[in-house]
Amino acid sequence: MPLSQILVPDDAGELAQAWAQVRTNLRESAGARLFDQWLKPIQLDDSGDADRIRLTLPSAFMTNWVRSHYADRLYHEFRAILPYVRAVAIETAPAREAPALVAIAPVQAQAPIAPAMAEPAALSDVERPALEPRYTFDRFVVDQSNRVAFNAAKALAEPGPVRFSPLFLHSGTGQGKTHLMHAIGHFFLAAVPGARVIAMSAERFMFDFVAALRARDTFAFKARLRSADLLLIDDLQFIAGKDATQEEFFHTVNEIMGAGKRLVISADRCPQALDGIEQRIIGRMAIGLVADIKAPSLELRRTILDRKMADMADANVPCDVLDMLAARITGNIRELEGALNRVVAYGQLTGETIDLDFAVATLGDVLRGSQRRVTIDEIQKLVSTHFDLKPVDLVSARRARAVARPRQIAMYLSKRLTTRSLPEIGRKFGGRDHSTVIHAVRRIEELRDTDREVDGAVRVLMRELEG
Ligand SMILES: Nc1ncnc2c1ncn2[C@@H]1O[C@H](COP(=O)(O)OP(=O)(O)OP(=O)(O)O)[C@@H](O)[C@H]1O
Repeated sequence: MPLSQILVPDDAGELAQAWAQVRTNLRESAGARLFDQWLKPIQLDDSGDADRIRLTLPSAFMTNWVRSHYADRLYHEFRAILPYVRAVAIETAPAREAPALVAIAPVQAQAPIAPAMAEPAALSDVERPALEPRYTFDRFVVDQSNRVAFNAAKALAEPGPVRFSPLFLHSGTGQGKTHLMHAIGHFFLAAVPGARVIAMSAERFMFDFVAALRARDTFAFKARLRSADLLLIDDLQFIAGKDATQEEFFHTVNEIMGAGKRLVISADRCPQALDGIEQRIIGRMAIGLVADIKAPSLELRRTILDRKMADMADANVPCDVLDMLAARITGNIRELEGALNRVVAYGQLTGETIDLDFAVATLGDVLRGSQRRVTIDEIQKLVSTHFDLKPVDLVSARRARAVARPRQIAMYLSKRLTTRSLPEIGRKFGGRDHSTVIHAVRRIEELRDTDREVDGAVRVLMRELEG
């Protein structure tokens, strides 16, 4: 991964540094002319919440242009650096004009770089779907947690008669819904060149609709959406309680389904649990196929890291660091990827070798925040049961191999799965010295490469502790 795409900010000027990096990336990709005219005037307003970035422009015209061409791209750029960002609002600076609509960019792909300047309305005619290039079926790692959703997505993306529609995908945050939706878009476009594919978040749907209402021109908006061969609407929950938007959304859904076109909707929960969404919309969702993506298993998380490493030819991250990240960042794959990026970037910036201590020091807060609270007591209990020992054996002075090896495994797991220091771990194992813990950790690391039985036991135990 090129270093220019990653930033490891310190706490103080984190946002300002991220913004500087985003501008650099935009200048590189957009070219000087486009950048100077449309993007350079953007100002960062850092007075708001850390996870909702606010950008301002000097005029409503510029705001509209940047929103329609760069909202997704800006959001995507910020998220690559600050994974906790939830929204990017693009507004007109209040000094010049009353605040314009707040455009909140969704978890979406980058918009294509417009080759030339034109009025926003004219550009929307040549709009291409904003699909993130990385989000393809090939790059989606499949296991039992997401297989049904993956197969359903592939089936819907196949050209030919539409077998079911809509496809409704739901999962917790950062678990691959947007990835699958964009993969459908890529696949369908490759199979049916020239097809009209539209990808947007429900929030974007709302802002575009409200903007059309304000401009007293909803015709173009309706016509654009209803002409889609494949319509992908992400994060439906965002229009909960928005009656006018839901009314329009309902008609759009009806038109698309009535015309036998493909429709994919995602949300953070199943249709029946979507509070604030009209029953008639929920009813439509249930007509097609509803598929959920479950929390990623340890194996899945680990494989995703391996895939990412394959893309980062110049990065050297040892297996035990990848194991640790997969074990400790459990729910959200976006966070998992962000953590790996951060470790790699920090390694490159400091020139230090990446090892476990380095990764833990770099990620401190991230790990503490996402860690499931595994305790050393739990580890000792589980390891002793696994090896048919008593917990007291692990803290005893017995040196017999049948006890010593499980003890080393328990120490290794304590180091890997808790934030306890080496001396603390030593104390919990019958008052042993921290050098004994280091020795145990190293020994188990070696054995995991050479002894399948030990490696197998460690994997089973980790999975159980992880839940
Ligand atoms: N099974 C998977 N294989 C490979 N990468 C994945 C997988 N699942 C998720 N990811 C990656 O994790 C990141 C977050 O995924 P994505 O944005 O699709 O999640 P989401 O469920 O749409 O999140 P949100 O609810 O916040 O919109 C993306 O970079 C995506 O490529």
